[in-house]
This record gives sequence, structure tokens and C-alpha cells, in this order.
Amino acid sequence: MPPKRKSAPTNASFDVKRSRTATPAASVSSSDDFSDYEAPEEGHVIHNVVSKFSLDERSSKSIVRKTDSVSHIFGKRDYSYLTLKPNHATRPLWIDPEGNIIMESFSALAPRAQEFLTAIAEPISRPQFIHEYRITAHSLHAAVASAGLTPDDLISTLERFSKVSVPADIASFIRECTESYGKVKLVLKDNKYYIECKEPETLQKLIQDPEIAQGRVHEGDGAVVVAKAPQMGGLVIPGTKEAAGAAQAPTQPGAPAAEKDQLMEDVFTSATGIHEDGEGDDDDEEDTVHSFEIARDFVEVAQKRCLNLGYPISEEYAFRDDTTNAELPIDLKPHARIRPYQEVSLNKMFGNGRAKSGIIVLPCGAGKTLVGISAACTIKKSVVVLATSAMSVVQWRQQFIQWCNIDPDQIAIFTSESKTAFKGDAGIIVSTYSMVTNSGNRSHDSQKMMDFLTSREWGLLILDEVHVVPAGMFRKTLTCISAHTKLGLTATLLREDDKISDLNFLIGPKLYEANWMELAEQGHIAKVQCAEVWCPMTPEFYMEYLNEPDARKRTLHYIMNPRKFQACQFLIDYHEKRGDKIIVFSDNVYALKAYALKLRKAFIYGGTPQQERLSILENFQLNPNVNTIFLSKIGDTSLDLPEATCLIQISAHYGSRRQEAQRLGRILRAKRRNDEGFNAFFYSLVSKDTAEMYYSTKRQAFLVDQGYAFKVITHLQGIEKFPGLAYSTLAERKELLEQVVLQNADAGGQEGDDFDGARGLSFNANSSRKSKAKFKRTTGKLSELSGGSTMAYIETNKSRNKELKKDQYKKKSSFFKKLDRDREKRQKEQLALKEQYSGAN
Ligand SMILES: Nc1ncnc2c1ncn2[C@@H]1O[C@H](COP(=O)(O)OP(=O)(O)OP(=O)(O)O)[C@@H](O)[C@H]1O
Repeated sequence: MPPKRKSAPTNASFDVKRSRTATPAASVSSSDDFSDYEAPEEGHVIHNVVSKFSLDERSSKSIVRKTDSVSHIFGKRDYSYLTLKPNHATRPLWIDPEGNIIMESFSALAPRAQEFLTAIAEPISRPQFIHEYRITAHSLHAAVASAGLTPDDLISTLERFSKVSVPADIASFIRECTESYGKVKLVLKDNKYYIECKEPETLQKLIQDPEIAQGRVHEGDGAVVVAKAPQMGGLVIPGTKEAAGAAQAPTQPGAPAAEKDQLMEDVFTSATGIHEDGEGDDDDEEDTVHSFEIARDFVEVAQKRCLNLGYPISEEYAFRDDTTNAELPIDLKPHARIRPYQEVSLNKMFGNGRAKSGIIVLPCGAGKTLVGISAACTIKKSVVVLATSAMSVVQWRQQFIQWCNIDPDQIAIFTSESKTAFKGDAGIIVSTYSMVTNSGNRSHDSQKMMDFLTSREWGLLILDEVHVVPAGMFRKTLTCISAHTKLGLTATLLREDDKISDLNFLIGPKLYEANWMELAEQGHIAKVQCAEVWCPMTPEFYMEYLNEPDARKRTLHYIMNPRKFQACQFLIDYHEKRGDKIIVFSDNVYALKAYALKLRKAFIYGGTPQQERLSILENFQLNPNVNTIFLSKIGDTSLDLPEATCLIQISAHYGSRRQEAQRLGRILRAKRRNDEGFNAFFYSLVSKDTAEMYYSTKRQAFLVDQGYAFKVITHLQGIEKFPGLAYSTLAERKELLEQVVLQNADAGGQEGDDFDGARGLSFNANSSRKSKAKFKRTTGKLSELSGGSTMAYIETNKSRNKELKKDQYKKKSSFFKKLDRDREKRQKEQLALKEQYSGAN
């Protein structure tokens, strides 16, 4: 097979078909920069050691499938030929030869198995009873790097948990991936970069490579430095029980019986080498490491080359040995107690006494900010925090002051409104991605701040909402800010473009991903009842919907469907009477205003002046007469309203899974979450038999994978008898339809992208800036925007969208191009007729 450049198969992993189309290592060019390098897909087989491995061929040779009357239904996923172990009923895992792992979460051994799987595999779906995981090259990398697991540990533990023997192909995949992963490290010590390895042979191999040799710094005789590796002992993360000197946390309720505990401990110990009492087998041993220095501007080239050679580099920061960068006097306040899952995620980051770069995934409202702050308190060096909006910037600063005993003067804000550096040698700067990457003309103060940011070294770079940042912007950020450790934080590691794997490469592996349902069970986030309410279209709206040629106007028809309005009115009334505080979300601003005005409720969208926004929010929080507010997409993220207990969604961003999860996040932090029997409510109102139903299903995919169940409500009991129900007569509905028909297509569009507050749409954006960026059009088809290709995020780069469109057009045959032209012509004629008709009336 000829080497493919920039191939981008869509899966991750251990998937047989994908690994076949893997980018051969040689295909990643040896050019000197990364500008033309496109990282492979998430978890995709990323180096030659892995690409040599073809599970497909091996497994297809060895499998003898049964053929009976039902086997055709299961096709390749008929695994009935696998032999179950005699005591399979007590084991929780099914492992198939294609690398998928299914876990019975009701098994007594499930808690242990889950702990193990979270360390070695990617969670794919975790509903109540059955969880699905997949072993990927990246997950194995993270397992080796953060938990220090050996291939034998991994395979033997899988074997113990599995109902069937671990297939030989999987065992060899694990060996091939883990043999090289995590062995070579990039360490920044005394402000010099070192490539470090425990095996002298591997290091020799790298040194002898002509490309790497070019970047090597020869000090004295150019010898390889041999040193003792630092050990984990002594590193205490602030805010943990250990830090407070408290005893170990008691066993959780519902823990397995004593005799099972012993079995589980055996299994766990065999996997990690760590006993329950925390003693490692070889804690006292010191390992020898060999390293050589690499020039700063050669680091990326070396990283790429090592990846090609089959030794992907992990980045680590020996912050305790860093005497060059000033210490930041920062500690958590005594009252701060970090939660168990926050502690687990931080342990993954500081697992071996050094800080590892990577991504931590926690549900919305689960406290990512405190995780970032605790990381800063552990490293105790200068920190840069980058957030997506000016409002988040303010919140980050407030949280630093709330949780830490740091002088507020040492936390500076860099936004369009504030540009002052911190006092002293070390400090914290909080800014937005676009402030840092803005390539336009900067004001004098802004340039001064940028120079400050780029001229020094930072101990930690915290990247908030890491998944939403366009990849190009990301690269720019990482090149202009030199940080020893990069910590990405997100709730939804989902992107609509094909750049998710860039995060693995540019930041580091996913270090930890929390289980939403578990956190809800433990009361850290609210339990939510989710429902999709099907609202039939009225006949007159449906006729118009079917005949409308313009996609955006069609959208307006299903959002303004009178039956949807009635459902919204009914639900607001029902939940207000229950004592809930309700947020109604609408991406469509025309509908937002129309619904809110008709129902006499307050609304906030991009055009609402700042003062008015704050006043509405304050009333919502404190005034018992203001129980419902309408919000446009500007409220999707960063809005901390713990009073809210019910969400109603009337219009959304097509099929965006990320938006659905983020909106749900607004009620996950409900104050009342620990009240007896408390539930928050999330309703998505969907017009039946329209495109909205398709998008709605797509939107829910991520939450369903997290274990949320969406009930379908086809009829709201008692709605017909609801007093004052709007649009209950045909005349009213026709009047509404007329108003909708008279709107131009823009009314069917959505509010501009609120990627960054600096562009004017965030909650605390200066209203004078709003008009500049209110609406942003991108070229592309509806399906491209909608998540039609299992996407949740669209690259906000206009030229990229144009390219996409062009590519699609190129792919079309002349026959289809002709059809497109004919259709456009017909649409123009229809529009002209309509205009003529409305003019005549
Ligand atoms: N360990 C803790 N102890 C007490 N309160 C906590 C803890 N961790 C987080 N919180 C509180 O939980 C709330 C949500 O935290 P935060 O805003 O960091 O969530 P998030 O994960 O960033 O959410 P989102 O993704 O929606 O922005 C905050 O009010 C925060 O103070």
C-alpha cells in the first residue's frame, strides 16, 4: 500500500477496519515543521509499531464462525464461537476479538473493573447496566504514562476480569503499543529541554537518528547524562485528605462483601502493583534515567520524529527541581476540600512526582475550575489560564481568590477591558484564546501584555473548554506561550471537525474522564429527568413547511409551530407551580423574542445590554416573582445559576451533541440537588415529522452514552383544558403563520457564534462591541453544520468552510451539478412568483 499523507480515518483505535487504513509511520513527512502535518484521528494507530500490527488479518485467519439460523443477524459481531470460562458468571467483562470491551456494571466486581478500564481504555458508552469501552493506542499510552502499568499487568488483569480468554490479537496489540509508549519523555529542567529514557539502547537509537541528532545540544563531550529518576513519595496535592493529614476515606456504601474484597484486591494489585494500603512493591527503588539535551526550537521536530520512530514522547515537568522560575506563593485555603473524583484526576496528572500534560474530562458543574486551581497550587509556579469568554475570565479570577490564599494583585486579567500585569516575580494571568491569538493590530497596552506573556516561561498553562478552540488557534497559542505543563479541561471531548486528535498531540493524552451517572449518584451533580416532547405540526404550518424552499425559513416554521408554543406554555406553568426556576433556551432569536413577549417573560440574547442582562439574572436568582427566563445560546456555557432546576429547549444548534450537554450542565449544579428525592428536568420540544426530530436524536447521543435516558412524551396530560392556552383557535394560528411567512430568511438563522466574549456576545461583553459580531455566516450545507457527519462542532474558520464546500462540489458528477442548477432555478422562479403574489395582495 503506498504511504498516505494526511489520511484521516475516523476511528480511534483498536478497530480492525480502521487499523487497516492507518497512516503508515513513514507517511508522516519528515519536513521540518508541523504546518502541513495533520495528526491522525483520535486513538488512531499513530506510529509504525502499531501500524505493523494488523489485527484484522490475524483475527480473520483464526476465527471459525458458526453458521446457524440466526448468525447472519449478528454478522461479524457473532461471538458465540468464544468459549466461556467455567466461572464466567462472576466475571464482569466481555472482550471481543475486535477490541471492544463490554462491562456488566451490576457485577460485584464492576467497581474494580471500572477503575481498571478507566485507566487503560476509552469509555464509549456508560448507561446504567452495560458499559462499553475500547482500548486505543492513546488510552494505552496514558495507562503506561500515568499509572505506570506494564503489558503483563494489563493482560493478566484483563484475563482475570474477562468471561472469555483474552484474544491473542488483543494481547499482542497491548504489548506492541505499551512496549514503546511512555518510554521516551520530554523534560524541561533548568529551562533546558531533555529527551529522557530509562533504556540506554532506545536513547542510542534516537541519538543516532540523523534528524534528531541535528537538534541535539552537545554539552562538554556531548555525553548522555545519567541520573536518578525522582520518585513519587512526598508529593501531596493540596486539598486532599492526605494533605489534611486525615485518615483514608471510608469504603463507599454498597461496597462488596469482605470475601469479595480480597479477590478484588488481588486483581487490583496484580494490575497496578499497588496494595490497598497504598504501598507499591518497589517504592524504595530508584530508577536510572538517561537523557540528552535538545534545542528549544527543535522540540517539535524531535517530537514528530520520535513519533515516527515508534517512541511517542510524553511531556513531564520536574517542577520541584525547577529553581530558575520564581515560586508562586499559592495554597488552597484550609476550608477547601477537593472531592474524590477531583483528587483521582489530579493523581493522574501528578502520578510520578512530576506534572504531566494532558486533558481532564469532568461533567459540567463538577468543578473543573477547582481542579485547575489545585494543579496550580501543586506546581506553585506562574500560571496562564485561557478561557473562551471574558465572563469566564472574570469567574476564573474570582474562583482563584475564593479557593486560594493568594494576593489578588498577583492575578492579572488580560481582556479587551483590562491589561495590567501582576505584581512580583510570579503570578497568574487569565485571558481568552482570542486575546492571545489575535493577529490584528494591537493597542500599545495589549502589545505590552503579549510581550510579557511570550517573553517568559510559565509553570502551567490551563486551557479551559479545550474542545471548542479551533485547531489553528490552538497551535498559535501553544507556540506563543511556553509552558512546562499544559492542562486541558473540558466536559465534552467532542468536536465536529476532524481535529480532536490534535488535542492528544498538542496537549497530551486524556488523563481522566469521570462518569456522569456516578457523580450524580454521589450528589456532586444533580440527577436529571430528560424528556423529548413531540409536538405535532398544525396542518397549516406543516403545509407551509413542506412547500418552503428556503432551509432557514423551514426551520422557522418548525420552531414557531403553535403546538410547540403551547407545550412550552404548559410546561412553564406546571414547573412554576412546583416551585422550579426555569430557563428556556432558543438559538433562534426571532422565536426567543416571540415566545418571551407572548408569555411576558424576560429574555436575554446577544443584543441585550449588559446592565439589563445582570438585572434579569439577579431577579431570576432572588426575586420569587421571576421564575422563568428565556436565553439564547449565549447562556450555553459559563453561566452559573444554581437556582435553575428546569430547562426547556425550543430551538437548538442542529445536531450538536456538545451544546446539548452544555445546556444540561446549567441545571447539573442545582443548589437543591441533595434534597430528598430532588430531580432537575430537561425538556427538548421537537416538532413532529420535521428535520428537528433527526437533529434531536443526534444531539442526545452524547448524553445517552453518559447514561441519560430520554423519555418521549407524545401528549401532555391536561394541555387541552389549560386555561388561557395560546393559539387555541384557527384564526390565531393563521395570524401567527402569516407573521412567520412574512419574515425574511435571516429570521430562521441563529445567533452568531459565541466562541469568545471578546467578540461581543458573552455575558459581560461590552454592548458597544456587539453589533460587530452579532451574526456570522458560514458557507456549507445544513448537514455540515448539523452534526450530520456525527459532528458536534464546526470549525469557525470561514475559509475552511469554503474549502469543504468546494471539495464537496468537486466530488459531484456533472449530472448532479446540473440537478443543483435546475433546482436553484426553480427556487428563484418560485420566489419571484411569491413576491408577485404578495405584491398583488
Ligand atoms: N471540591 C469542591 N467543594 C465545594 N464546591 C465545589 C468543589 N468543586 C467545585 N465546587 C463548586 O461547584 C460549582 C461548579 O464548579 P465549576 O464552575 O468549576 O464547574 P465546571 O466543571 O467548570 O462547570 P462548566 O463546565 O459548566 O463551566 C462551583 O460553584 C464550585 O465552587
